[in-house]
Amino acid sequence: MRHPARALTEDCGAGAAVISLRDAALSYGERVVWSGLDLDVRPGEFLAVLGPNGSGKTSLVRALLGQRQLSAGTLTVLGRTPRKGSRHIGYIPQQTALPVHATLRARDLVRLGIDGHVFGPRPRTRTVRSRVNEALQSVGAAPYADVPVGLLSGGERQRVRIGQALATDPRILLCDEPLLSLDPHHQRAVTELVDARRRSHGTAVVFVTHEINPVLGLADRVLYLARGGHRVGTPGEVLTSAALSQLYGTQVDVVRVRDRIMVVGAPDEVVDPAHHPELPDGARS
Ligand SMILES: Nc1ncnc2c1ncn2[C@@H]1O[C@H](COP(=O)(O)OP(=O)(O)OP(=O)(O)O)[C@@H](O)[C@H]1O
Repeated sequence: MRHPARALTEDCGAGAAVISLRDAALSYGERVVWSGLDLDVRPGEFLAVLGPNGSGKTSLVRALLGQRQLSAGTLTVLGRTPRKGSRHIGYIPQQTALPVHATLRARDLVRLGIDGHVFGPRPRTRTVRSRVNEALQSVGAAPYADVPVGLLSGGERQRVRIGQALATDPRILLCDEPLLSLDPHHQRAVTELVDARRRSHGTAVVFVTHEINPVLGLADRVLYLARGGHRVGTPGEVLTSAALSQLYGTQVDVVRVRDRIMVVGAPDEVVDPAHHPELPDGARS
């Protein structure tokens, strides 16, 4: 892509932080989703964000995208307050169903990743076309570049979304549950693509997932959110019965079977609807 490859050295933690949170908190009305969060994410780092439903993983992504303000503390992304539509941030959303008759082709979706950011003069058509082709190629989606996205399988569509997110050669890749409803084979394909990118380009990765195992061998560090609290550290430091029991305030067991991990006995996030003063009855933005 446009920038020369930012090859990673052994110490993938080197370099100034691209994301910095200091004593950060995020609330909806009176409900504090998380607080006291101190975190630096460095170029090329793979940070897995784990936690039960409602623990605030997506809210963190929204804050990083500049879509949600912190209620306390500070957040800088690439040295400044995050703002919407930054081309330095690639975003891979959750799988969403697309209508079969959607006429947008895979290459159109990727092109949106480039044009969608541009407020000033548009890049030249030929430049855009070759960038789109490069992005599709890099994620193995070139064979179905001209197929309407509504006809693609979940795994194929997710490749195209990654291509879209990478089309501007972002310095940070935010992935919000990109593995949902993918089978293990496609989960591996998605995580390997993301991992290859951070290794070749030094892209920092924030990877929100419910499923620990697909990212276990890749994550440098884990941010585990639960019950308004959090733990940050290497997978070996955070994913232990002692650390998670302390976080949940009750006995939780981290069970290892061969190279897989299961968290057993973790209570669901308890959400009191009375703590959602922003919401009209039954609604959610
Ligand atoms: N716009 C909003 N207004 C009020 N409350 C909200 C809003 N968005 C999220 N919440 C609440 O904030 C909490 C955290 O939500 P968030 O979506 O960040 O959690 P999550 O960890 O991503 O959950 P999941 O794993 O289910 O996607 C939840 O209790 C949710 O209901």
